[in-house]
This record gives sequence, C-alpha cells and structure tokens, in this order.
Amino acid sequence: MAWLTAHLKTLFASKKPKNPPKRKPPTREEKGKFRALDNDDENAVSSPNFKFQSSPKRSASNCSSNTNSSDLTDSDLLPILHYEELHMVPQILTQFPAFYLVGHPLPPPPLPQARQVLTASDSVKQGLIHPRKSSVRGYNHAKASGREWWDYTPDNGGTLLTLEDESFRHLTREYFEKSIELLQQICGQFNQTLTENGDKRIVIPQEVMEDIGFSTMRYLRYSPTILERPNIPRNEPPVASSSSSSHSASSSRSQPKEDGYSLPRMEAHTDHGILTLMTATEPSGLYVWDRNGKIFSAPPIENTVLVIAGDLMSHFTAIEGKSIVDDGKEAIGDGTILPTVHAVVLPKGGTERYSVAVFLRPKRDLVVSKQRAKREDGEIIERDMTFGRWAEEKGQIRGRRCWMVGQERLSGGQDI
Ligand SMILES: O=C(O)CCC(=O)C(=O)O
Ligand SMILES: [Fe+2]
Repeated sequence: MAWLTAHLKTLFASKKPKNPPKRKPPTREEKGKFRALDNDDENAVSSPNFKFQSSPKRSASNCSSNTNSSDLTDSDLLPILHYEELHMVPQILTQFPAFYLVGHPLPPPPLPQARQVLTASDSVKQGLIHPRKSSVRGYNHAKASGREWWDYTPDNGGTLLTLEDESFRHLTREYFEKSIELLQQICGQFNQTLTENGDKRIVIPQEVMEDIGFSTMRYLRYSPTILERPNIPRNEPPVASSSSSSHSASSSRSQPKEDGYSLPRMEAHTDHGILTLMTATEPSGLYVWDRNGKIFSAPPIENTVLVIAGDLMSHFTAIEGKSIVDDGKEAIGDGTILPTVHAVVLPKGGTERYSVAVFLRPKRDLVVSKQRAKREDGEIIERDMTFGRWAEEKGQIRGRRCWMVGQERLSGGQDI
C-alpha cells in the first residue's frame, strides 16, 4: 500500500500549473456582484477561450460560509461556466478545483426529497439500511460528525432501499439519470482534444459515456441535532487537534475540541470516482482546495450545480505513457486534472444543511491504470489497476482521505 500513500502525497505536492490564473483584485462593486469579469480582462486567465459568466442572482454578501464577504478577493471565486461552454471543462479543471455550471438541462435539485428521507422517522430510516451495511447504498449516519446520508440504489430502477412514495421515487430517479447524462457529456469533452497527428485522443474510456457503471447519488443532512458526543475513555483527556475521522458510518470517530463542541462536518477528502455534481441548501460550509493548497468557499448559487473531479480523473488525464500509480508526480502534466479535495463544515450557529451529490463512477472492473509489480521470481510485470481495486485499497488506508502538503494544521496531523 506504500505506493498509494506515496502517490497521493506527491499528487498534492505537485508543481503549479504553467499558466496559473492571475487576476486583478476586484473593486468593491465587483465583489458585490460575486463575479463579473469581462472577457477582455487580460488578467482574467491566460487562455483566449476562458470567460466568466456574470453570477445569476446570488451575491457574495449572502455567502453563508464562515468567509466574510468583505475578505473575498476575486481570485477566491470559482468560475461559472455556461452549459454551452462545456468544451472548456478540460482546461478549467486544470486551473480550478471546481466550477459552477449554469444553463444546464437538469430539473430542480431534489433538496426537498433529501429533507423528506432524512427527516423520516427512525424506524423508516432503519428500514433503508443495506442488509450488508453498504456505505454507498441506502441509509447511513456518522453521528459524531453530525451528518447522515442516504444513497440512491440505481439497481432495479431505484426501487430498492427507498421510500414508499411515488413522487419521491420519480424525482429522485429523474435527477440521478439526468445528472449522470450531464456528467457523461462533460467526460465526452475530454475526448475531443486532438493529438499532434490530428487524431482524437481517447482520454476517458468510451464505456464511461455509455454505462452508468457504479454511479450513485447521495442525499446528505448536516445538523447540530445529529451530533453525538463520542465516548472518550475516562482517563484520557480530549485531544485538541482532530485527527483522521472516517467518512463511513461504521468507523466514525471524532475528537471534540477543548470546549467539547464540534461542528457538523465532513472531513477533507477526495471522491474516488470520475466527476461529482453537487448542490446544497444554505448555509453552505463547502470548501474546495486547489493543487497549491488554496481554499475556495463553494456556496450554493441559484440555478447552478458545482462540479468537481474525482481520483480517476488524474489517472485518465496523466501524461501519455506514464502512470499515476507508478510514476506519481512524473505523470502529472499541464493537462492533468487532480482530484478535488473538499470538506464541509457547518458555520457556527447555523441551522441544518441539506445537499445532493451525484457521483459518476465506472464499473468496478474498468481498468483505470496500469501498475508495475514485481513477481516472486523478481520479474517486473504490468498488472491492471481497476477502479474496484483502487477504491478498495484507498479505503483501507488510515487517514485515507487525502494528503495536502502544507495543510497539516487543517488536518490536525500528517494525513487527513
Ligand atoms: O455535502 C456535501 O456537499 C459534500 C458531500 C461529499 O463530499 C461526499 O458525500 O462525498
Ligand atoms: Fe465528497
């Protein structure tokens, strides 16, 4: 497993992109508009194709995160892309850890459905727990982190581990299917780039665009009312800095702060699939990191969805002929997309937060990379790194979420 640890460490210590976005600090008025750069702004981003959309409705002043809007600089803002500009995604994701998409064909986000299932009675929720306690199907909770979630089960047309409610089922299935189609369409953009010979390069395997694979959708609820103080052994004083805490219900551990109070949260991590589409209610508390450790607040913006990259994007977009698994940093080029580190912390004094995340994942047996391995007789052979094996090995590592060099204070330790 050492290779994976080393690999993830190098990913987050990776070099800066060649053309990092340089932008003028915004005026007070621009900050109020949240983002509104004109396309001619030479400092916007060095690419001639790059442009920002004006923010729909929402303004920085109602950002619900802990960030004070008056502290925002323009470069703290994530780009908003229009649906007609999907071709810009491969480039945008090398420069930003996430982007908002506006003008998309999705129905309204199923946030009322998230609330419906996650505020159902305990007996209903207990009935939605997967028989083998899957953490990506049915109902789960991490009470010490003040969070509970329900994962859609696409198998059998979404009729398993779900509510007995036709409208809930219909809206849930519709949002999932349309979101997956949208994410597949985004993936298709990566195969439009031409090689030096003028051929199209297959960056993302075609079957990702044709099969929902192991994709799923998650409804989440964060609330102080879910928070449960973890049991602390009597003679051990609470530890001030929090150490790694798991994403999954079964192993959730948390160290309260000295005042004994912790905010509802999800620890910093990367998703192990291809792309994730997210939307949430206020107050937000969602943060994303770029490859240099810079933190962006990612509050919900009306009529938009937020898209981030999962682990597999780094495999697919590695330098041709190199493997992220074996070559680590050497496999990262200007066009390589790193998985987006993200975390949620509910603002202090905030009420509840609901969110929806749609995860585009391939089938477990999809080969995402090659890995060199030494046989017993000493011969080096290549073996397939499948998505299933990647996810499994990542899941076994303590503090598996991500490694962010220079962010140790946030993680409370060397790893998160
Ligand atoms: O609640 C959110 O906005 C993020 C959820 C998330 O990151 C996850 O479930 O992997
Ligand atoms: Fe996530």
